[in-house]
Amino acid sequence: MGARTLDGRAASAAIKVELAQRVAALAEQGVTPGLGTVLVGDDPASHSYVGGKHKDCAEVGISSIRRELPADVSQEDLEAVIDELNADPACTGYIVQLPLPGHLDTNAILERVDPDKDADGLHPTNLGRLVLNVSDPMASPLPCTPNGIVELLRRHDVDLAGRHVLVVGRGVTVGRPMGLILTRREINATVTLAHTGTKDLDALLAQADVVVAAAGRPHMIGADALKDGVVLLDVGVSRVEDPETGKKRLTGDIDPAAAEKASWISPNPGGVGPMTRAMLLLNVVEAAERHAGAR
Ligand SMILES: Nc1nc2c(c(=O)[nH]1)N[C@@H](CN(C=O)c1ccc(C(=O)N[C@@H](CCC(=O)O)C(=O)O)cc1)CN2
Repeated sequence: MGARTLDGRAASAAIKVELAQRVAALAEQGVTPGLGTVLVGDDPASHSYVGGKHKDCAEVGISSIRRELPADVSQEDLEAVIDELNADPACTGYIVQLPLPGHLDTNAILERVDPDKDADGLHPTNLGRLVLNVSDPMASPLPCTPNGIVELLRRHDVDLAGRHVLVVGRGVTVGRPMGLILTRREINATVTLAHTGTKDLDALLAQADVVVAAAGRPHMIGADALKDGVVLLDVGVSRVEDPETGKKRLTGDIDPAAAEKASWISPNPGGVGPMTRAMLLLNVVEAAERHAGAR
């Protein structure tokens, strides 16, 4: 039997319908959620991701605020834009598209975002609440990709309790928060976090019931080392040249041949990416609901 598909496009479409209803309920209270994006530089992928975020917002009734800055913007000028969004009542949540150019201090920027408007869940206060295991989803936002992975599995009835999840990649947007979310009592998975310093990845892959591949290295997870029935989540996005057409195309961290061992696999594109976008919308709507409740 072949692997079943963890269909992120279908799940995100369903979530958007649910969120549009919540946005309509907010409108009745006179609240319009507004997502701000801060985009620095001209990386085509970042432009495309930000464009997708605003398209999603339009679909569910969230208004859009865009700030685009040149690649050589100074730390001071970027911080001024952050301060402006923190003060703008029309902007109920916002993100700074990552990665930022190397001359900028990313941590200082993330820390300057008002934690109540942090739509990415990457402010130290919100990451700290995750570490402290504040489990009320209305208390603070969760990082979008790991939350999207958990939601994708939940919507396909894939239970993680007692299962061994191997997360490959220790980045702040996926790997590190992923481990914290998966080990929450209500999910109850056992997590191993592997990274570029891991010595024998194949030995860990052989023990894993679930693999979250978020290293950004094309096809690094092949079929050989995997257990039969493994659940595979492919987060990595790399642009590689297609040897037949010579054109650039997107590819993930998981070799398509690995599907032969899997019980479930997320396609890439069409799996985790759309869930990342849906969870961003969720964070924006929840921030607006918190704000409406506090008025
Ligand atoms: N501030 C943030 N920056 C970045 C994040 C993030 O969550 N917050 N994550 C990634 C990029 N990202 C969102 O920003 C993102 C990446 C991919 C997708 C997606 O839907 N991918 C599609 C394919 C896209 C394509 O065809 O080009 C898919 O998987 O189907 C959404 C969001 C780094 N930066």
